[in-house]
Order: sequence, then C-alpha cells, then structure tokens
Amino acid sequence: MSDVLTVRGLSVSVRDTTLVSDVDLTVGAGERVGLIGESGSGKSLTALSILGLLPEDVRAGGSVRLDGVDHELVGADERRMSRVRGRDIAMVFQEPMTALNPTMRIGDQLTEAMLIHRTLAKPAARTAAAELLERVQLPSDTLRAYPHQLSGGQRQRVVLALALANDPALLICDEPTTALDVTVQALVLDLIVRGVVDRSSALLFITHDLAVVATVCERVLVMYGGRVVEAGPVAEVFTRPRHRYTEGLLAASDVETNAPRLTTIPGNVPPAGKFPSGCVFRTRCAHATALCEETPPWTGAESHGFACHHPVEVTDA
Ligand SMILES: Nc1ncnc2c1ncn2[C@@H]1O[C@H](COP(=O)(O)OP(=O)(O)OP(=O)(O)O)[C@@H](O)[C@H]1O
Repeated sequence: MSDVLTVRGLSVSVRDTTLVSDVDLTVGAGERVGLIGESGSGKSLTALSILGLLPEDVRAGGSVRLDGVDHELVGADERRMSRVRGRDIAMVFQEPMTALNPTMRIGDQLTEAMLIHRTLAKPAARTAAAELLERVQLPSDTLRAYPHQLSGGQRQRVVLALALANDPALLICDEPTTALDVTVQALVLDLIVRGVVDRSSALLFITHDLAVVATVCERVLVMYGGRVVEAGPVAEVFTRPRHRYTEGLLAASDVETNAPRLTTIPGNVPPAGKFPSGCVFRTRCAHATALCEETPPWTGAESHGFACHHPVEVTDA
C-alpha cells in the first residue's frame, strides 16, 4: 500500500510555546487511521497543519507531503494550498454550518465545489451533484434547499458530499459526529466509511470517542501532551495498550477492550471457513440498531447487515 499522507517531525508552536512536537504519521491509500487523545492533546492542530489552516500566530515545522502533490505542504503559500484543499485533501469538521454558505442553495454549493477544481460542463456538474446527494441518502429536492432548511444530520451529510465531490486522495474528519443526535451518528459514520472505501481515499479520523475509532478505523495513533505516545492497529492498541495514558483512556471509555480479534473483512463479506465454527461474529453495523451476532457458516449474512465496511470483532469459541 503506497502512502498518501506522510507527516515527518511535525511541530506546532505559538511564539515560544511548543504545542505539538515531533509527530510522525502516515496514511496509506484506502487506509482509515484514527487520531485520539484528550482535549488539548494537539489533534486538531495536527489536522490544521496538514490543511495549512493554522491561525496567523501559530507556526508549523517539519514536513507534510501528499502523494501526487509535488510540493511540501508545510509553509506552502495560500495560493498553492487552496488548490490542494477541496481537490486532494477534503475535510469534515464538527459543525457543518461553518463549511456551508448560508445564502446558497445546496445544489449550487455542490456544483461550485466541482467547477472550481475540475473542467466540467455545468449540466454534468449538476448531474454529479444529484448523484452525490443520493450517495449520502438525501432526496434530490435537497439540491434546491438552503442549509437552514436542513437538520444537523442532513447538513453534515451535505458537507460530506461536498468533501467527496472531487474524489480526494485524503479525507480528514475532526469530530464529525460529535454535534449530532445519537440516532444519526451511526448513519453519518457509515457514509464516511463508504465514501472513502468507494474512492480508495485515505482517511484521517480525529475523535475522543474510542468506540467510534473501533468502528471506523484500522489503525490508531494516541496523542498526549502534543506528542504521539502510541500507534498501531486498533485491535492491538485497544487490547494491549503499551502506554499508561492509553490504558487510562480505555478504562474511562465504554469501548470493549476484551475483543480478542478485530479485523476488516475484504470484500465486505465474511469469508466462509476462515474462522472456527462456534466463534461469534459481531459488527457495529450502522444499519443495525444493535450489535449483530452470528456464528459461521455465514448464512444470511447480508440480511443481518454483515456485508458492511466496518471492522468486525470475532470472539473465539
Ligand atoms: N491559536 C492558539 N494559540 C495558543 N494556543 C493554542 C492555539 N490553538 C490551540 N492552542 C493550544 O494547543 C493545544 C492543542 O490544541 P488542539 O486544539 O490541537 O487540541 P485537541 O486535541 O484537538 O483538543 P479538542 O479535542 O478539545 O479539540 C491546547 O492546549 C490549546 O489550548
């Protein structure tokens, strides 16, 4: 797997105070990586450095490279970064209204996002906008709506459609479901995963919610005091944390840490015979209202919502 994002020795400082130090991070094509840590640990500053969106007085050092972009992103001028943002890197933040123009219809915002970065005829962009809305399960009349006419969950789905409009190599999500009603959180997470899987985009997912990381990500980095203190596959870090801080995070969360194995099933269909008969197969599928359980052979897997992109827990018999 080739790396889409390569961050080396990233530091962030304001005047003489260092807020983020020596962060190394890579995300491969089609890989979903979580960045977790308590409030103030430096997650958002790391994301904003990658996007070139740090506030005026805050400086980044080190290196951020993106596959397919021939220049260094740290220190790149705004003209270059505005070409990268929305085309190569897209983002979804916590509050959807900050990403939407309140005075423009959703359809116009979607077509504009495509026309800025691509040579496309307007009618083709319009058709693509309708398709994008369909992919995030919004009705076609949403094209004519203004942001204030939508619910929070609908707005965040529009923001996701905007973010995916140009098939970005990297999608960065910073607490994308924190402000949403619990009932729509699972749907939005599912749509994010589907969106990146369909495009083989890399995903960097920032959250303080460990259960969300277990659902969405394959690999995780733990930040503490502006540094990455632990990194590895989600199954490993969540079951055998090496850093005391990670142990504390896990103890304070309701994530199940005793899952013996976590795996993502390629092709989204559980492979027959891969797991011993008698073991329990569980997935936090957004289509299901609760955890589903099934034992091999995988009869009726699809109807149980098992054919999804989510990590799957397999408890040995
Ligand atoms: N513009 C700024 N000037 C000075 N300090 C800042 C600035 N922005 C952020 N900080 C500080 O940098 C540290 C890291 O902030 P950051 O927003 O990256 O944390 P976070 O892990 O994303 O937290 P949260 O989960 O609450 O969003 C915090 O201590 C914060 O107060």
